[in-house]
Amino acid sequence: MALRTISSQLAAQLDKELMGPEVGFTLEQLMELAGLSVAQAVVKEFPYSESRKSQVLVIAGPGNNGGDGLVCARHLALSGFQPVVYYPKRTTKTPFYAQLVNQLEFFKVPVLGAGDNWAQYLDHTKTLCVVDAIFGFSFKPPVREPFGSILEQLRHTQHELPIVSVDIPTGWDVDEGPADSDCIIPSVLVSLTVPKPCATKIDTRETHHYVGGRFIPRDFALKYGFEPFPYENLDQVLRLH
Ligand SMILES: NC(=O)C1=CN([C@@H]2O[C@H](COP(=O)(O)OP(=O)(O)OC[C@H]3O[C@@H](n4cnc5c(N)ncnc54)[C@H](O)[C@@H]3O)[C@@H](O)[C@H]2O)[C@H](O)CC1
Ligand SMILES: [K+]
Repeated sequence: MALRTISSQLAAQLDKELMGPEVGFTLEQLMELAGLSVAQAVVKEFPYSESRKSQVLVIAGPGNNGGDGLVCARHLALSGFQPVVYYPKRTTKTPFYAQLVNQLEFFKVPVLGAGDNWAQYLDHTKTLCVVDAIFGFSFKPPVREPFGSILEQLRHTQHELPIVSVDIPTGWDVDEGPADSDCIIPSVLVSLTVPKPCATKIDTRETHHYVGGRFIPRDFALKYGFEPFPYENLDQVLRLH
């Protein structure tokens, strides 16, 4: 069956409607569910076991994709993993992001900032995977620093250290897919609400694809032109392929 997708423009419109006066979700609610979905995809792909390494590096960008990463790290800590967060460009747009960081400190999750030695965690003998929560559907190329250098390092380690991308593989054009051969290739993509067109460009032999962000009713999905996804029970993610 063809992959159901909506454009970046429609995704932004859908988001706005969910958080608009008629529906009334708050960003905080949606982000909590989005981050929980990503954590659940990580747990499904790399099940926790006391005898295995359990360190996960979460790289959080300056927008809401980064916020999803901060929430994901908290849920991973609750599931027995040892997340480490690298958050080089903290947003002060709302106090909410600082609250998410406080919650991570409450869970004793290290949160590294600009200038900290984050690259030490790119060691596949110690780290299970990297969660790419750098940019989502509002990314406009080209990538600005420090994120260009971060992506370059991830590209060099991606064959040993799998990348789990949140909503969009960072650096890919949301509608067109990877702009050039320098783009990262995630091992797992977790599309939120509904995949964006770039998801049709993944090679299913190297990238497992999940949908998460389970927060809309059937008729709302149909209004935006896609069939709802058949999640099971209370699962927060559904593996598409
Ligand atoms: N309904 C849902 O599915 C929900 C999804 N969520 C997540 O939110 C992101 C979209 O968030 P948004 O804040 O609109 O944008 P981004 O995080 O993608 O990035 C904006 C951020 O990045 C900066 N930026 C943009 N382009 C560049 C560039 N070339 N170089 C450097 N910096 C750049 C920009 O200035 C902003 O600061 C979506 O994908 C989901 O992951 C929500 O969590 C909840 C609902
Ligand atoms: K991302």
